[in-house]
Amino acid sequence: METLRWQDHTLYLLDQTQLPLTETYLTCTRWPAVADAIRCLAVRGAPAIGVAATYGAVLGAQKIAGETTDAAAFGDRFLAVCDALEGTRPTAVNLHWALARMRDVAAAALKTDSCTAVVGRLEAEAMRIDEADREINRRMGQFGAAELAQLGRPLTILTHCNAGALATAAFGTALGVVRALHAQGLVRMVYADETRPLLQGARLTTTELAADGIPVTLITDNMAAWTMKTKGIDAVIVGADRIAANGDTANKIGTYGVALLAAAHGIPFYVAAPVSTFDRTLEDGTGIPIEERAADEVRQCGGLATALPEISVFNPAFDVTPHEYITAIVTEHGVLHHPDSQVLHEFFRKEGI
Ligand SMILES: CSC[C@H]1O[C@H](OP(=O)(O)O)[C@H](O)[C@@H]1O
Repeated sequence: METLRWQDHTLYLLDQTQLPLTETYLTCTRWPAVADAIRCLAVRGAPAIGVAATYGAVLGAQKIAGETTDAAAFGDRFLAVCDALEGTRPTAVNLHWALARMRDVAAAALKTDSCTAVVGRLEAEAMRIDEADREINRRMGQFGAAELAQLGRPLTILTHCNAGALATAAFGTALGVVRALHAQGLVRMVYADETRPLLQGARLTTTELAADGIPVTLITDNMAAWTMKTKGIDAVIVGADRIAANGDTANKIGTYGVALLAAAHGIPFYVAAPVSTFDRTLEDGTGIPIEERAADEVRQCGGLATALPEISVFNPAFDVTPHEYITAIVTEHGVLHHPDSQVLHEFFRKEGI
């Protein structure tokens, strides 16, 4: 099972809305199909939607190059495709920087190359972004495992949502750390929040970890506090969709509550995210756009969509955890402890990023 595959100028996307019952792939030959897949969470997870969007942009470029040889016309139409793909979901910053790279490649190539040649350069850039994500996640996994191994015993971990291979091109961010720990025999149990309303934890995290032979126990979101109190949780680790310059972190709705619970129980709370998830244009988390989704996603369980059609629903897909509640952020360049503006500024300066 792979999140996505680019082959013969076609993007194959694992349709995650059908998991775990059915493993089926969407065959995307046109960019709108990729936009729809991102919008309905057939492909989801900050890195995965960034990679998928770049291949969607290549599909758009392929079509445009088949219809015009005029560089200006190509450029205008390609920007419109990138804008449409970027408008599919607002919170995950990966979608935005990945498409910015595609726009930059197109703008530079159009100065000298034919439209057909520009498509080739765009495809090469998308493949670079795809391959880089796979390598970054493995490096991040090693840094995270080295950090958590210092707790000195096989670990009982709690995680929220799915920040696994299914949220990335491969291997995962938070679950990449879990995989690296498991490879060292350092995972006693992973408690996975089901993660209402779309159940990424119940449907995806349990499936991923069980498939890799990693011990996993499913809990409902409202069990997290009692699980922390009674099951000896050693650490919480989650992914991220966007991290502000002071370390405030946007992640799946419910993450903020888990961070508060971890603090109340004296449990370290880790975020695993590549440096590309940092948005240093934002001073703090108040500027992070929070996606709100359809009411029926909340009402879908228990027949509520039928029983309570007129009840108003609040359905933010993400929340923001203040950096004060984050023990450390694990990246592919190392671990940022007690993140704040100064720690992040010094980290980026030292790493030359
Ligand atoms: C490694 S990023 C995964 C991140 O994305 C998820 O959101 P969604 O399933 O809506 O794309 C969730 O916030 C995960 O932590």
